[in-house]
Formats: sequence, structure tokens, C-alpha cells
Amino acid sequence: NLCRFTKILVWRQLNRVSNILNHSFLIRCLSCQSILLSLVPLNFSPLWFSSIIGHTLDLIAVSFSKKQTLPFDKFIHRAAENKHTEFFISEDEKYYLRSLGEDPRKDIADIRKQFPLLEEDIKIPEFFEKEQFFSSVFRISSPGLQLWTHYDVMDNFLIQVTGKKRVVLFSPRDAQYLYLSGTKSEVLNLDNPDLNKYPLFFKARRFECVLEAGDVLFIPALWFHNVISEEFGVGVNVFWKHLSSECYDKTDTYGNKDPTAASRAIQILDRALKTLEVLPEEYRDFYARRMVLRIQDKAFSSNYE
Ligand SMILES: O=C(O)CCC(=O)C(=O)O
Ligand SMILES: [Fe+2]
Repeated sequence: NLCRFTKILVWRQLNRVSNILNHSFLIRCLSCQSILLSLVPLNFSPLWFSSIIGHTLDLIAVSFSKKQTLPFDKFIHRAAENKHTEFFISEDEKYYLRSLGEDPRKDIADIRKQFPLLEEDIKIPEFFEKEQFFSSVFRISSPGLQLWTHYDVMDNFLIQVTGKKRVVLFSPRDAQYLYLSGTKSEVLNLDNPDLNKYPLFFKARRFECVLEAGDVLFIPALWFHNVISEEFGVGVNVFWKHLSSECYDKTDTYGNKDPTAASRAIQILDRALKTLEVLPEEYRDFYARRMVLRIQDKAFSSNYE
């Protein structure tokens, strides 16, 4: 019955969107702000339902599972306007281009290959060896578009071609204050964070800059970044490998999958925590604390600026 109740709630929320068969949804809980993602709307699994019980749902984003396309010039026009006369879902919807490789699942974006007409215009700064190059990504965004705080695993030049964008950065050392869920922070509103829900967020030291046409920002691997386009913007970013090639996940096309050794270590840690589950709570707590101390002692760097 709880599931049925939640199902009705979900349907109420989804009714706001016309042809729901063609969409997938990004749903947020209004009280705890956690993101509850559903990819296939008509196939909500019992597991997904059990994960949303107790949350107050709000639909924050819709994407298309059935492909819908726009000619490039139309896309640019829509991305450049604040209010649309023609739109998919709402007159103030935002547009974002993040270029992909030929086969988006396997190939890696290289703006010079997918947009050969622009090739002559693209001069990638020569601060790394050719073999280290990973991808170059064309990025175009509507005014007001915000990308949530996340990290990537490659070094990165974010190159602004036109328009203005605000970038807020946090050191990897402040990960403990960012309420991470995978590579993303759950704190969505950086300027007015809910400190009841995210009490440690104020401890994160924020570095901020505004990029304008011609500016290039170096975003080191693992540094968190949050981007708001203050104007319609066109940019390119270049990811390159700072570690030796074999450290990276071979299936990574976006530059954001953790190095294989790190994901393996995290899996092993999850197994270790599972192993503790046979013990009563106070023992689990004690041994978990000992594990934390061991990690701090053996793996934390003391040489970190
Ligand atoms: O500026 C943007 O649109 C996204 C920047 C970003 O996340 C990146 O370059 O990794
Ligand atoms: Fe990024």
C-alpha cells in the first residue's frame, strides 16, 4: 500500500508533463533534497519505490528517452533566448550542448573531429604532451543554466569563447563537507545552502571566478566545480591525462570515472563494511572507527597544500 501511495504521488507529479512515455525524469525530494532518479518512467521497479518511500517528490528535470532532435541553428537560437516561443516542455526551459564522440557510448568527444569546420579555430594550449590528450568538448549553454558541483578525474582547461560564466571551485580536501553522492555534491544551492540539512557545508572553502570571452580556467583533476552561465555561452574544454594511461578506466568516455584502483578500493571497502554487519551495533561502530583511524594514519597525505 505504501508503494501504491507513492505511485499515485509520482503519477501526480508526472502529470505535469504531457507525453510521459517519451521522457525520463529527475526527481528531487523537497524535504531532504536528495535526487531520486528514474530512468524508465513506466518501469518503476519495486526497488525504486522502496527507495522513495518517505520522500516528498518534486520533478526537477525531464529528459527525453525517445530521441528528439533540433537542427543546430535552431538549438543555438533557443539556447540564446531567455523565453521561447517554440519549446519542448516550458517557455523558460534551458538548453545545454555537451558534445559527444561518434558513438556516444564508446567514442570520446573531440571537437575537431565532430565539428571539422571549427578545426582551424581550435588551438589547444600546449601545456601537456600529445599522448596525454583525452578529449575536447564543445559546450554551449543557455543563460541561467547551472551545472551541479562535481569532480572529473582528468586535468582540464575550461576555455570560454563567448559569454560569461561563474565557476565556484572546492578543493578535493573539502570533499567531507560537500555531501557527495558519487561524483556530485547534493548541495545544489551554493549561494543559499540549507545549513540545517548540510551543517558542514559552511566549512568548505570556496574559490570563485567569472570567466569571460578569452579566459581559460585550469581545473585540476578531482577539484570540485559548479558552473552557472550568467549569459548565453559558448566554450570548449580539454581534458588530459595527468596519470599514466593504465590508471584510467578504459570504458570512461566522459573523463569522470574514478581511476580503476580507486573504484576497486571503494568496492573492497564496501565489502569490509558488509563483513562488519554480523556484529552488534556498538562493535560495528568501534571497528568502523578503528578502520577510519587506520585509513587516516596510512593513507592521508601530510604533504598537501
Ligand atoms: O562550463 C561548463 O559548461 C561545464 C564545465 C565542466 O564541468 C568541465 O569542463 O568539466
Ligand atoms: Fe566538469
